[in-house]
Amino acid sequence: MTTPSQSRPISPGIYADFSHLFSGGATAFVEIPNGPPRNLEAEYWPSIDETPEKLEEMKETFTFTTLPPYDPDHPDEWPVTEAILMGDMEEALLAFPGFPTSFEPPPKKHEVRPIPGIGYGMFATEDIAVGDLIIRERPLVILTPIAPVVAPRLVLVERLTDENREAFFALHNCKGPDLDPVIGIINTNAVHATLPGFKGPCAAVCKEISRANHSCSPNALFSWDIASFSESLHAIWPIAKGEQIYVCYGDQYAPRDTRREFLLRRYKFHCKCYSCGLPDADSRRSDTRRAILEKSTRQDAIDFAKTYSDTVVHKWLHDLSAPDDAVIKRCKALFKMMGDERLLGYSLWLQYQRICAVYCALGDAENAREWAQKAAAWSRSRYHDDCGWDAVARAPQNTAWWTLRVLLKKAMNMWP
Ligand SMILES: C[S@@+](CC[C@H](N)C(=O)[O-])C[C@H]1O[C@@H](n2cnc3c(N)ncnc32)[C@H](O)[C@@H]1O
Repeated sequence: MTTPSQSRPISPGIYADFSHLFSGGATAFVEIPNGPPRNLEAEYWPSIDETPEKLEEMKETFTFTTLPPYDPDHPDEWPVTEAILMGDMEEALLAFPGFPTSFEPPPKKHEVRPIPGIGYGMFATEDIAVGDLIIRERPLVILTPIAPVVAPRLVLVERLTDENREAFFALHNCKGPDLDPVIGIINTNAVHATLPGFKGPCAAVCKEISRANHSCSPNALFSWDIASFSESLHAIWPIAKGEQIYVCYGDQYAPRDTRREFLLRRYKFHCKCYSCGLPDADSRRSDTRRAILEKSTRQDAIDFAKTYSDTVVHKWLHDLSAPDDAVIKRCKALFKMMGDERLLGYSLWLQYQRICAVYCALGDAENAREWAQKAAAWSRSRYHDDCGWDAVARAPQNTAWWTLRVLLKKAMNMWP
């Protein structure tokens, strides 16, 4: 049996070093998730480099495609989405692992209803918890941003079923009569999506999800899943029955004036959300909080990406003179700021894995479990999966981090 020493580097090898913490291999080892789920990150998709030359070339190669391909086992899932793809995109999509995966739309938790002066919006018809799936649907159309400019867009809408064409033209168009209505509707309603074979963002226009209005403190988040070819909306804050479901259209960390200018220019409305409606002095404080949230959580993620490990928590683990709650305090201050601003920071997975590891290292199962549960709910809303957090919540004492700090301090006679 080895004794943990203060100088031993904490690395993935730690799992072998601390195997004595588990009962002779009989206990299932649980890993605290480390980093965002890699296979869901864009860098793992086959992708071409969109140099200007390549883009020029791609413009010549657009094709109209109905997706997903017809499947006799799921005839009701076809035809759904009309796509304009370019270059090798169709080939890359057909080769994408799992495409096209079927899915059951979740039970309805919302309704779309009119709002005076705003058109329509989405409202919760029951209480919705953080991480809950609100709606999942296949888009009416999906395309690269350059497609509507170079491809005959009327062909796109002619290919839609009568029902979907009607749904498409019923969507809001904030761009006015000077712009082609098809482009106006796409530009007003496009939700972010990504497709293999194209590096940049793509635009998905959805029948229901595109009805979600904007708030600078959104309570829901879009997420796109290539395999099921579906756009989802998950709750990121609790949403009470009757409340409106909001997403954020622009850069939520930008100062109020920048956000307002963007929303007016791009979506033609004056944002009156809580944060935009604050008196000037409070608004400056809100801008500062947003800047801190952006900087601190993004910087954490940048640092993490350099070594794929969390130096903050490793440094704390080894620095026995540091207060035991130093990292917890830091994380909680950030989470409090997020609560005050009703805005989530970047790379929340890092804050969750950090605070959970710390509670495990201190042998605090109750708090470790609570934060693992929060991480699981958040992961579901972001990645459609608990990403391993449910297992941590079930058995924090089976992680490699369990009581590490306690053991290190005991070895140095520093634990009471
Ligand atoms: C994607 S659509 C959202 C659904 C739209 N309200 C409808 O009636 O279908 C975007 C448009 O909705 C309106 N909108 C969205 N959020 C808003 C808000 N917070 N206040 C006022 N109008 C908003 C703007 O006209 C914007 O161009």
